[in-house]
Amino acid sequence: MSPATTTSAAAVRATGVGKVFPTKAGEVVALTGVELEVRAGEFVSLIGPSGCGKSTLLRLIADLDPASSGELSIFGKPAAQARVDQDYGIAFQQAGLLPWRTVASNIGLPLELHKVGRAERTARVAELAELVGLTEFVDRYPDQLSGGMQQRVAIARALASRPKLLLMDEPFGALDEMTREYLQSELTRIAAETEAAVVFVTHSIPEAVFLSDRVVVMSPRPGRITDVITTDFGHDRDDALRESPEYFERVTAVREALHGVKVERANER
Ligand SMILES: Nc1ncnc2c1ncn2[C@@H]1O[C@H](COP(=O)(O)OP(=O)(O)OP(=O)(O)O)[C@@H](O)[C@H]1O
Repeated sequence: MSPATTTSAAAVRATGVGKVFPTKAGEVVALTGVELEVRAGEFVSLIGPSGCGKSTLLRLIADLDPASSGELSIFGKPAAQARVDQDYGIAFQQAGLLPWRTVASNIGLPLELHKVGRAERTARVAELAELVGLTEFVDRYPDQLSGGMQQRVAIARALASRPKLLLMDEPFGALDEMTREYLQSELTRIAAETEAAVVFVTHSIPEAVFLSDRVVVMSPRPGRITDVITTDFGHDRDDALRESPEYFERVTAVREALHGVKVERANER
């Protein structure tokens, strides 16, 4: 990370952000008027019906697409600068592994780019492989792994250089429920330990509530933020939380916020 990065700046600040895609059928307003601040170390999930702009917002933050309007900053820098400085790790729905590299060398790729020495890299890769339960598979190639295992490699790779911001787009979507819950717990622990902020796209209400300090509810046509629900669970999240009254209360609050979106859409027809 460059010296210009300060943890006091918001991890992400979006001010009046909009995104319009020109298509043959006319313009698609994927996002409009997005105001969002993700504090350093904060875990924020984006949830909403298909097409509400969750992935688009994540792609703008990652500087994979330019915003059409408004301003976006990452740790106080323009998104393009944050990308150059590798201020964040990315884990998207498609694992996006390099097929000619082993699991170990896929996980270690960001460390190579950061010019971390071989010994430190080897140790960190072993630690990460263990974290995601792939120690026995480090010498395999991606096409020798299941989809879920490939995704775990992608998550380990995103965590490799201990970034202060993780951008994750349904990273657990392809995993079985047991692995998914295990990795959710691990992710909250890792995010707390590394003090990383996380912006996490999901379709799962329980997942969003378990993981997040705040759940941002979005609505489509045009894509926008309609609600923000604070969980107030702190950093101590274990399986007991999943069975607590507070947890069910927040799940209900998010569900109702999403239903509000549905009712609104039904009225628009
Ligand atoms: N490259 C593109 N060109 C044209 N339209 C696009 C493009 N990318 C996204 N869109 C449109 O922008 C809107 C938001 O898409 P986006 O993928 O961000 O939604 P999403 O909330 O992530 O959906 P899902 O939950 O299905 O993944 C949709 O109407 C989509 O069709």
